[in-house]
Amino acid sequence: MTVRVPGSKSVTNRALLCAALAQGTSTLSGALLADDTRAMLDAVRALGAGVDLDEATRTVVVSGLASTDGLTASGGVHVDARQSGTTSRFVLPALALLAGRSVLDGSEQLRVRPFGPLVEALRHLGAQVEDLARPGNLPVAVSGPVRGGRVALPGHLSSQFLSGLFMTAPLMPEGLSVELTSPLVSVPYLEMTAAVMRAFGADVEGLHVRPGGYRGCDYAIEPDASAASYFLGAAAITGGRVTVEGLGTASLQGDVRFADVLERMGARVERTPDRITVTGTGVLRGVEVDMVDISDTAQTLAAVAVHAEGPTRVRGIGFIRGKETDRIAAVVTELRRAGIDAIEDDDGFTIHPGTPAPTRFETYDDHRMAMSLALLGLRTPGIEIDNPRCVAKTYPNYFHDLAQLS
Ligand SMILES: O=C(O)C1=C[C@@H](OP(=O)(O)O)[C@@H](O)[C@H](O)C1
Ligand SMILES: C=C(OP(=O)(O)O)C(=O)O
Repeated sequence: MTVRVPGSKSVTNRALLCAALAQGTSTLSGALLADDTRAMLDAVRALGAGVDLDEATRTVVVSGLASTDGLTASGGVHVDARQSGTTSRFVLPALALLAGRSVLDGSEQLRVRPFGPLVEALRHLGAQVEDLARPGNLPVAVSGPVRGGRVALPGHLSSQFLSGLFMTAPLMPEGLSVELTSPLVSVPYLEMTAAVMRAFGADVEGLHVRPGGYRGCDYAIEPDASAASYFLGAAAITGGRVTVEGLGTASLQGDVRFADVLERMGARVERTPDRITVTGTGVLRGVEVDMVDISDTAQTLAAVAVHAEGPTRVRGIGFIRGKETDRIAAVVTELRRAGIDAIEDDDGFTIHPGTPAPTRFETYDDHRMAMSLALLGLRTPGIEIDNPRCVAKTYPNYFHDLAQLS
């Protein structure tokens, strides 16, 4: 069957921010409407950008904040990023462009996720950042304006700090040059950042961004590759055939490479610039794979690995302990609850195949726990998902769409 998953969360939140910081009007089509992107919509409205959202067509018209004299916003706003890592890490640098004292906060879950490197970098660039609770976590208050220049930043916790600094940098009078002090995780997301910025007229090269601002444009948002992983994984698990439309070799998202992992496991994969088809062959071999570039699909792979022959070892993803939950511990704990031999490593996990027992899975308010563990229900009766509504973070209609498969 053919599926069309909703718009990319990552591209939607980048395009919304670039459009808000631009001179002129932008029309964004195919936007994701989910909790994470509604958090960004509210944030850009709070900054003062005009937002006209057509829910039915998922089109957003954004009137940008820039004029020939610079930004028309003054800060002094309160932003609630809810559970959204991207919204929080992308918006804080934008608030630091403005002189007024703004406050950024989020859900209890977001408040324990790492923020320190971004706060330190903004302080170095001239912003005043006050820790309103624990140092290195939200909530914070920020006052600018940052002027830009050179800054050092660790890369091993999250790429979102760098993407956030980059997206604001065209508005910094001195632009920005970043020196990474530790290896960058999730590299494809930085490439996506540069691509979206260029579409809005920014000048980015390597780790350097020149001043010059953004120009509004019409931008078509591609479907979400992390969301697609569940449907491609389902084909591999069930021996069925699934085509994902609107995503392929031309995608900006690293997570389309999840199909490469399924291919290594024995599934048949066909790719065009804007389609991926996975056909389950009945053969699924365990693999050893470094998922540092595509870690949002690690839990999907864990669900597929249960049905493989031989163990699957995932490594390179120690940093996903700082996502919506400690995803390594969560996926191992839940698979063990179903009687699967799953082992936690420092930087990943090992899954031995088996037949899961009927189980009610805890999801830790992590949409990806819910979406990936639900795949076990395609082969095993009696699989239940606790708090299924947590999928609203990125994919409110997930269970409806998954039901279409069967
Ligand atoms: O920039 C982005 O859009 C994202 C980057 C990744 O985070 P990290 O860079 O923290 O790994 C990813 O997990 C997240 O879902 C979206
Ligand atoms: C980690 C994720 O989201 P974020 O960091 O944007 O909250 C995710 O969607 O899996």
